[in-house]
Amino acid sequence: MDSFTLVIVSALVSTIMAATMYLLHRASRRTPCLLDWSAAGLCFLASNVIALLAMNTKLPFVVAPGIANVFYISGHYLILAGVRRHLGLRPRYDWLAALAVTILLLHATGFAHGAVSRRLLMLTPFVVGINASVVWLLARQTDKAARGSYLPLLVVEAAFMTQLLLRALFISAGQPIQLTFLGNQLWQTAGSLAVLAFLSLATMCCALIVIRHQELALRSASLTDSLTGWLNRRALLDMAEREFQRHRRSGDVLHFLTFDIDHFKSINDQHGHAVGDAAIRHVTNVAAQALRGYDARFRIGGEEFAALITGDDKLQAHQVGERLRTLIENSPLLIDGQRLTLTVSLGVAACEHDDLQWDDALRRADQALYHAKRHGRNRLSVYGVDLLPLATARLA
Ligand SMILES: Nc1nc2c(ncn2[C@@H]2O[C@H](COP(=O)(O)OP(=O)(O)OP(=O)(O)O)[C@@H](O)[C@H]2O)c(=O)[nH]1
Repeated sequence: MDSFTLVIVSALVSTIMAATMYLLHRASRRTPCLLDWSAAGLCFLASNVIALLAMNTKLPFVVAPGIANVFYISGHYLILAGVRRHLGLRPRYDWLAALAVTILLLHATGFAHGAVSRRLLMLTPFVVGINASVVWLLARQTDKAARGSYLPLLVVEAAFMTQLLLRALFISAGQPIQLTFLGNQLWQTAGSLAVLAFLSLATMCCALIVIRHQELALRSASLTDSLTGWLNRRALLDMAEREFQRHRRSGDVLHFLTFDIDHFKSINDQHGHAVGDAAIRHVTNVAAQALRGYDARFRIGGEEFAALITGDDKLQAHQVGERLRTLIENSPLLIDGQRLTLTVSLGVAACEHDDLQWDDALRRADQALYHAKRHGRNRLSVYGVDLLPLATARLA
């Protein structure tokens, strides 16, 4: 295939990659990995521009193929840098600088001055190493929600790496291939088409990762209370339904624990709203220590909270509730050197087998909570123990 056309098309696709990544970054500045990927597009573009110049002008060896190859390898590395940054790792631009110097130095060796196929063999380990790092990093991700968005890039990097390895194997197997700089030989055309496909697909895959990441971040923000970091009432609707269905299938015990800060209005009135907010945060931080890691916790009102307690022991929810109450009572909030003791009242209720929906149990937990408020606060009331269902109470 005509190499001039291939280089022009590769330059165009590189420009599209650089522009797409940059514009996506402009739309949401919270994803800096897009800048790495935009820079990757620019590097691929630079390597193509040098190739185009080399078609019409005699360039020094250090520029073409030397610097052109540095840009090409840097493009691949910057995709890896963006993936690292996206996963919360340092992009390691120092490695990129070392890589660029190494590639340039390799072009000064006699080996690089030989046939084109030699330079192909010389560069293959670097590109394969970079591709393999991307594949390895993405394959290790365990976050179920995000994993699906990593798979396309993982496959594209693995496929590119495989075709490179196959080409290198074929060349090193001793087949005398007459590759020339920017030649039209079949292997060269196949390589250029592979780069073209790689650039187009990598652009889409990177965009997919970012779009999925932003969607997950938005979903998480819509389910999280910004003051405490606990889940909000909307999340409760979703999770409680799921847990309730599981409870009906498995027969496991499911309790609702609700609690509310005592005399909270007076904290606001005496110390101001900011201290009120600090008290809410303090109570949730302390409560989190009393709850078990897997107990889902929610802020369902101003100073009212709920937790879903699962397990096979009926007493577990009572023990967790009592531990939470004691811990909060014994962990005063420090304000300007003063200790402000906070207390909470709690209600506990279990889901019963004749419950038609989960909010029956939440309503009973709320009744138990108001029982605790009416009976002196800073206490735990258990529905069915401290207060009885109406029918039972009449009989008693
Ligand atoms: N600082 C702050 N106050 C809030 C927030 N949400 C609700 N409140 C206040 O919480 C107070 C709740 O007061 P009440 O429902 O009367 O209850 P209480 O004073 O805690 O009394 P008991 O629950 O009966 O012990 C109200 O004054 C609300 O304005 C919030 O996010 N921050």
